[in-house]
Amino acid sequence: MIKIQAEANVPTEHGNFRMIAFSEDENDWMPHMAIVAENTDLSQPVNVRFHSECITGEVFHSKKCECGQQLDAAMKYMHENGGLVIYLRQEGRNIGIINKLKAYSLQEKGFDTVQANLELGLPADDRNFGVAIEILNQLKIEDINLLTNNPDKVRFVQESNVNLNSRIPLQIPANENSKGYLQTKKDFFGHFLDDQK
Ligand SMILES: Nc1nc2c(ncn2[C@@H]2O[C@H](COP(=O)(O)OP(=O)(O)OP(=O)(O)O)[C@@H](O)[C@H]2O)c(=O)[nH]1
Ligand SMILES: [Zn+2]
Repeated sequence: MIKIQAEANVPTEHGNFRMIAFSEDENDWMPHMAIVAENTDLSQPVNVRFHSECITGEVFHSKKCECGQQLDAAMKYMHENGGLVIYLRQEGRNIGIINKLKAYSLQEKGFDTVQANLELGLPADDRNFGVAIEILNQLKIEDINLLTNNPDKVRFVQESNVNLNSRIPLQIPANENSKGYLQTKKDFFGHFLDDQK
């Protein structure tokens, strides 16, 4: 059972956020995080993004995916409209950074993002968004607008005790490096992406 281990206000380039660390264990070095924009009204449907960790995209600004830009766009959106980002420690769709780099190495040989995981004997996507629902429950958030293009995240909320008021798209234009990744998201996972074929 996760619980709040610590929280504090942090000013960022995208405004002020209350950063809350959730974990079973207070010595956990990688707790899930909820970052709540200042002045968020919790009595209205609350804008929420479930965001899975991507160190390559968010920290090192990799062009292979759009994760870093999505996180920035989501924080900006929450600052302007109220809401929170639930930052989940699910690096590489929950296969971890070592396996993600192994998958990238296979991608250099021509495998797409799904085939590379399967070639390593790993699931294409090993995530479960139950923990994000648990965090919403603990914050007493019952009604949300979800910022995502991922039908799996939508399904998780629909099957939970949290009401999905609406889905808000969070699309980042493709570049030369990311277009294959985005196309696979649309073709294999069924992401709602207008720009892809
Ligand atoms: N295994 C693997 N994971 C990747 C690859 N590229 C990005 N990822 C991971 O994919 C995940 C993307 O998560 P999110 O940003 O929550 O995005 P999403 O599930 O596609 O859904 P959206 O809400 O529509 O953005 C992160 O955990 C990344 O680390 C890849 O080539 N292989
Ligand atoms: Zn990424």
